[in-house]
Amino acid sequence: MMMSIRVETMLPQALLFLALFLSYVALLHLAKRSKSKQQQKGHGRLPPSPPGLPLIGHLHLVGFLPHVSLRRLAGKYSRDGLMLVRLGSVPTLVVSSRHAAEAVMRTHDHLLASRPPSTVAHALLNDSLDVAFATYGDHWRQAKKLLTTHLLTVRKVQSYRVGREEEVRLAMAKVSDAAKEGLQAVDMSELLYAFTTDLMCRAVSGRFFKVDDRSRRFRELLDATAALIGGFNAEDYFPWLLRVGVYRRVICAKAKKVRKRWDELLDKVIDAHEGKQVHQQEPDFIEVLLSHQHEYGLTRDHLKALLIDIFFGGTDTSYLVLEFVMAELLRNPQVMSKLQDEVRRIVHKGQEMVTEDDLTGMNYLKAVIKETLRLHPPAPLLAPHCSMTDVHINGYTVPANIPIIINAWALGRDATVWEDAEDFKPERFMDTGSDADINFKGNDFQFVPFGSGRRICPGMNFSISTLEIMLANLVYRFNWEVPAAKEKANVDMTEVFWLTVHRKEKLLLVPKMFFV
Ligand code: HEM
Repeated sequence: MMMSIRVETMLPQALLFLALFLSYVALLHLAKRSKSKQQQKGHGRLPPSPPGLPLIGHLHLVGFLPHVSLRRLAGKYSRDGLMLVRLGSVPTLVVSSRHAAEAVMRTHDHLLASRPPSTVAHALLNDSLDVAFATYGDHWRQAKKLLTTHLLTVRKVQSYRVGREEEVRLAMAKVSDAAKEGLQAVDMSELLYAFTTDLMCRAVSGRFFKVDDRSRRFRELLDATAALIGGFNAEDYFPWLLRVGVYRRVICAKAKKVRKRWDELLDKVIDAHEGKQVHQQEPDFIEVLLSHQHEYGLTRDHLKALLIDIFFGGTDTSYLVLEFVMAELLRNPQVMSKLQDEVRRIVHKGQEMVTEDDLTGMNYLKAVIKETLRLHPPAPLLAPHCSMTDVHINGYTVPANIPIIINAWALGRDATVWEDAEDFKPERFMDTGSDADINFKGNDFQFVPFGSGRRICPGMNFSISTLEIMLANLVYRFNWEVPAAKEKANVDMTEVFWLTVHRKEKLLLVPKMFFV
């Protein structure tokens, strides 16, 4: 989406584009500027902005880690948590305080819950027939209702339990083998990514993804999609480029190529479901969607766009949280041992693995996951919202049709709200802790890793169930060490911003069997 900047490619490409259009856009820019000044007069007071440059605005200030640089800029220039930056030629509202986030995602949510246009997403998702990229309106409302009332309800999520436990068992067997062989280190990044994608494949299409190595092909496609949507898309910052026919055609052709690959894969899987070759005990996502196809007037293209959303929204995010949680536990051994004490106390000794029944009393485990989501929300800037009309917040005017970035990462580390904001302290969320009542369900605007309001993530229950069962099992049967070559305190936490925030380094850890 709009703020998804692939670090490695951003600067060189931005410079190239600058060089290309600097000369002949200058006039266009001047004309635009005088027009926008006239518009501003009609708008009233705009939120404050840092000093910017002609043409690129504040793009050069955004840098490799936008969530970090936008927080720094907001600390200096924003008022009441609001700041207006110009990314290329696109004015963009940046929200960095709890109250401003509440104003955007609760008070004025009905006017600010659209999405900015994205040519790439539009071409990839059959004219944005999905949920995540769809603009606010009837299509989005219906599609979201379908997900929240039929696919991802608490009851449905519980019904996927067997599949979840089976995928955890398979992942634990791999760790077990590594521990028995005395391997130097397990590539946890790879293990956790495979776990979340396999789990999602199973939930979406039951056993069909186990056929023909589809799971691997699906992973390749996810990477291609992330590169496409998460890359530096110059037209998001200089929309006038889309008026250049050749440019537009190249962009769309790239997206359609990836879409063709999705089509090939998803058509086969949907065909197999329609042919009813297999009846499963618990209907998978595709079966559920097909059973509501007529009621919701879903075409094949709708179905595929929704499935891409679910795959895309559901895999990278959960895997990143698991990776960050393990990294934090290795950096904070006292938290690790407290967590292991809890899990090993509750689960019967010698039991092969932790089951979902055992999770009920694991309050510290839940606090550890919350603390990880606070410090490392996988989508630190959520997904960009878009204003549908002029909106007035705290005496400032937010103009119509501009993207809105909510810096969830900055909110989670706001030192005026959180005690020891930068420290990893799950205790804050325990009964007697300073933030015992704070949750990520969208009512506490300092803590919004899943967003809030109309656009809140519909996969929250699904992902929390995944995170809890996997984390409990990782710490139950194994003790973990960093490889001998690295020091404990030095688990590298450097981040890279792509579509989501990744750790720069792969996480390599050595498992030791706690019991056989
Ligand atoms: C730890 C796991 C996850 C995190 C942190 C996460 C986070 C988010 C965030 C920040 C948004 C955007 C909210 C906004 O625009 O304000 C979002 C939207 C969305 N997520 Fe998730 N997500 C996770 C897992 C999932 C899963 C498992 C699924 C599906 C099974 C999913 C499906 C979606 C969809 C379809 C949207 C678009 C909602 C809309 O535009 O109305 N997510 N998610």
